[in-house]
Amino acid sequence: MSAKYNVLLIGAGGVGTIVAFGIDYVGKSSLSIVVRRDYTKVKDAGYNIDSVDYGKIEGWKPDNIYPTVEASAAKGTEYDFVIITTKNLPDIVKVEELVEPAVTPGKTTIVLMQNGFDLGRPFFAKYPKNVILSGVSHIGSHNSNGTIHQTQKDKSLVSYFESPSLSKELQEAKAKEFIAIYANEKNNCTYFADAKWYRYRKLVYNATLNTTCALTGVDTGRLEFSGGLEAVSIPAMREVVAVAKADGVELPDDVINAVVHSDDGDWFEPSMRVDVKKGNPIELEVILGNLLKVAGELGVETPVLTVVYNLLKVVQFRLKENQGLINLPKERPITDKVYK
Ligand SMILES: NC(=O)C1=CN([C@@H]2O[C@H](COP(=O)(O)OP(=O)(O)OC[C@H]3O[C@@H](n4cnc5c(N)ncnc54)[C@H](OP(=O)(O)O)[C@@H]3O)[C@@H](O)[C@H]2O)C=CC1
Ligand SMILES: CC(C)(CO)C(=O)C(=O)O
Repeated sequence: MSAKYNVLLIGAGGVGTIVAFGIDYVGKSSLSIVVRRDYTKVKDAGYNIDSVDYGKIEGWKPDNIYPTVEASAAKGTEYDFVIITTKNLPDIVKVEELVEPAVTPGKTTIVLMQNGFDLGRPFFAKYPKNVILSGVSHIGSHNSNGTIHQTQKDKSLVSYFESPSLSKELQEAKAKEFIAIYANEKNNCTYFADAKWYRYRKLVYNATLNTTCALTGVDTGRLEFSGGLEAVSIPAMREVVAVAKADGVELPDDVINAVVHSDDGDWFEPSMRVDVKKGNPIELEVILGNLLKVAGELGVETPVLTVVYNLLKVVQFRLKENQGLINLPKERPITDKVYK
């Protein structure tokens, strides 16, 4: 069968590799991926994958592997879909700028398979003629020393971030077209009409459990048995629900209970906790910063989330400094600020 779609995936980590493998498995696309740090290794030997959905695979490779987004665009390929599965770290790299070489105005559909909130906004300004899709993934998958370990099944919900300049019909059709190249009998990828609702629903987990586990260095089970869940994370969840309500999004009455029980039986480490453990920067701004901005605009009190955010800003500072993204002088500068 000749491939119908040109697809580029940027960021082949825990989530991206499984998404790429799923698209390859369906077989409707000519699939290219951008691999940064591990480019040479992956180009030579492919990926080893240990997946609850697909089993053990050795040496998997897509059709094309590129070291940069620029290289993926060098041959002039016009991509139908560009899927972004990097971490979303606007305080380091703006993803809307990262993808630019691979985006054809009016043609390429951009899929943001990332955690976070209000991710579509910077794309509408830069790509007014392109459809921007939201992919919310409920997977547990991490890259450990070059092997992808997928321990939780791939369930994803695809919607469109509603662009002010495109018709709903076109955006919905593109969302469904993306599902058609990715959904297969091993995964669970479905259409969900309301991106904003689902992003708030996901934040009840990510803004509260990812953050407190990242701060304290435990998994969600240990968070529960230490008392941190009830003392910090659940009050934080109530604040997310309150912001959603003030923003016109009614989450179900049992949402907190459902979120807490979603990890039952697992000593599960949310992705932000894994990032801190690996010494990588965290998605603080898109998971918590954007939410607190909206809370401020709507006048909703968020005392717990605000403290968690400010503590994590310190953690982010440390992570960035360790990666050479912040350089401080040897001698500590003295400021003349007066504190009371
Ligand atoms: N992991 C999980 O279980 C879940 C994750 N998510 C979300 O999915 C998204 C992806 O997370 P995850 O897969 O865990 O992240 P990983 O850190 O495992 O993977 C991100 C990948 O993106 C690559 N990357 C980053 N910047 C660039 C760049 N400029 N060019 C090319 N490649 C780049 C990284 O490469 P390099 O090695 O070079 O840094 C890395 O391979 C995040 O938004 C996360 O919150 C959602 C649900 C669950
Ligand atoms: C909720 C979860 C665990 C995905 O299922 C996640 O989004 C993460 O680890 O960041």
